[in-house]
Parts: sequence; structure tokens; C-alpha cells
Amino acid sequence: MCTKSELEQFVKQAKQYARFGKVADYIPALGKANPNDLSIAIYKPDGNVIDAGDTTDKVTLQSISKIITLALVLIDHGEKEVFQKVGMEPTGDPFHSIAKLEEVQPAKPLNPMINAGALAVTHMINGASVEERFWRLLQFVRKLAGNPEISYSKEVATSEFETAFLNRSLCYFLKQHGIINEDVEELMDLYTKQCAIEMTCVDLARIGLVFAMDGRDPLTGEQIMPSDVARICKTFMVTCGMYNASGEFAIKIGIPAKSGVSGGILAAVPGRFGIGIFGPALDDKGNSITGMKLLKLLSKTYSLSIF
Ligand SMILES: NC(=O)CC[C@H](N)C(=O)O
Repeated sequence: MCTKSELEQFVKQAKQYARFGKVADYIPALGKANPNDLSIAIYKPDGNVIDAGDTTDKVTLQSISKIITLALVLIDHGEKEVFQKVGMEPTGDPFHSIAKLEEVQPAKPLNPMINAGALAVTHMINGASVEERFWRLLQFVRKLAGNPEISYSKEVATSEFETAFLNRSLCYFLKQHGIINEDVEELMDLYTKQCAIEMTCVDLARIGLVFAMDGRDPLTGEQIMPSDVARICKTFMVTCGMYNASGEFAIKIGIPAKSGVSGGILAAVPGRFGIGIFGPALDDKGNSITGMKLLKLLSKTYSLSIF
């Protein structure tokens, strides 16, 4: 795999594309990000990390959190129960689209990576209160990243909570049809905190590594999630991890990955390493434009496609 100076070179190349992207601002606090930022870390099973860019920058997980909550609820409830409430098929629609909820299979969101499906998944996190459920999720994230310091951005969580009208309408639709049965404001409180969990690209890469190694943290030897759960999550990363750009991403890059509108990407190269990227300039589908360029350069140069 590449050296630090090669990686720095790739970052320089990819950064040139930042001008074609735009930072997300529908969550007002995310609008403050600098579109020219770009950092990457590659975490190997022997603990070696290759990184480039400002790796102390923190990114909120946003949609990347969906893959982690999915793992947690699969552990909490098992496959059968989870897939009664959420499907397994890509939509080809934007992540916040409401359209297919009514069109295809009444009310059951098509997959856990679109917002409607993610809200149904977050609803399933076990615990007696929002605080307890969030604490359980945070502990899980900390364990995956091997970093007990990870927390969330109150500013980003509040900013999303105050403006998430479309997500609220998805919740009410789901509640009307019995997919969720909790108070919508409580679910939104939990979901916006989940999306605001923040970490560096090194932490992201370490989580990617655990997925890449079938749920086992190679540094501690702990099996953090059953290999079947890791397999399901990686499959969703391939089929819907990059929203309605997942097909093109699979063809051009071919690495299981999940993006978020903060500009983060978590990628897992099966059996080899985890990759974490932070580059807030987004394309029109909400994926990091510089991050995807970077992954493309890596995939082409080192033949990382799983296909
Ligand atoms: N695509 C994303 O990253 C979306 C996450 C964001 N918190 C939302 O629900 O709109």
C-alpha cells in the first residue's frame, strides 16, 4: 500500500476538485465547513496508520452513523426483526426522499441507508430513555474506534434538531403506519445526536478496519460484532452506501463505503484495511467530491475494487 508522500500527492490532486463542490448548509452548522479541507487515514490490521491532510479536523458522522446504528440494532434484535421494519433494496432516490414510502411497499422504508430507513433503525436502539439509548450507541462507537474520548457536537445536533422538518414528516409517516411507535420529538433528539457524533478521519478509518476484518478488531482481538452483522453492513455499503450514486461508485471505485453530508466517508477494503476521509465539498448527490476522487485514485492505483 502507498507511502505517506504518495498519499499526500493524491490529496493534492483530489483537492483541485473542491471548487466543483459545495458544503451542505441545509443543516446550518455544517455550512461553516471549509470546502478546501481534505484529510485521509488508512488503518491497517497491524495498527499502522498512513495519513495525509489535517487529521486533527473532526467530522460529524451524519449518514455514516446509519451503518453503525444498523450494526447495533442487528445485535440488539437480530436480522429477522430488523428486516420486518426496513427493507434491503436500493431506491435510486435521494437520501431524504419520501416518494417510495408510498409507492412501493406501503410505509416500509426500502433500506436502512435512506433517512426513512435510518429513522426506523434508530427507533430500534434498545434502552429505557433517549439518554440511555444514545449512551449505548456512543459506547459502541467508542469501542469500534478504540477511542473512549469520542463524543458529539451539541452545536450540530441542535442545528439539525431545529431545522429537520422533512425528517419529522418521515417520522410521522412511519408512525401513522406502525413502523415506529415512539414520540417523534424524542426520536429526532436521538437521531440528531447520533448524526452529530464527531471524530477524526483516523477514528473513521479504525471503524472501517473493524468492518473490513469481519467485525473483529485486529488490534484488541475482540469480536465487536458477529461477522454476519459486518457482512450485512458491508453489503448495504455497496448497494446503497453512497446514496443514489452507489451504482456508479461500485463500478468506478468498488469499495464498500458509506458517506455523510458532513463530507465524511468511511470505507472498508475487505480483509485489508479501513479508510476514513473528511472532505466537506459535496457533489449534487451529497457525496464528498474530493473524497470520492481520492478513493478513485487509490482504487485504480492499488486495484482495490472488490469486483
Ligand atoms: N446524508 C446525510 O448525511 C443525512 C444525515 C442528516 N443528518 C439528515 O438526516 O439529513
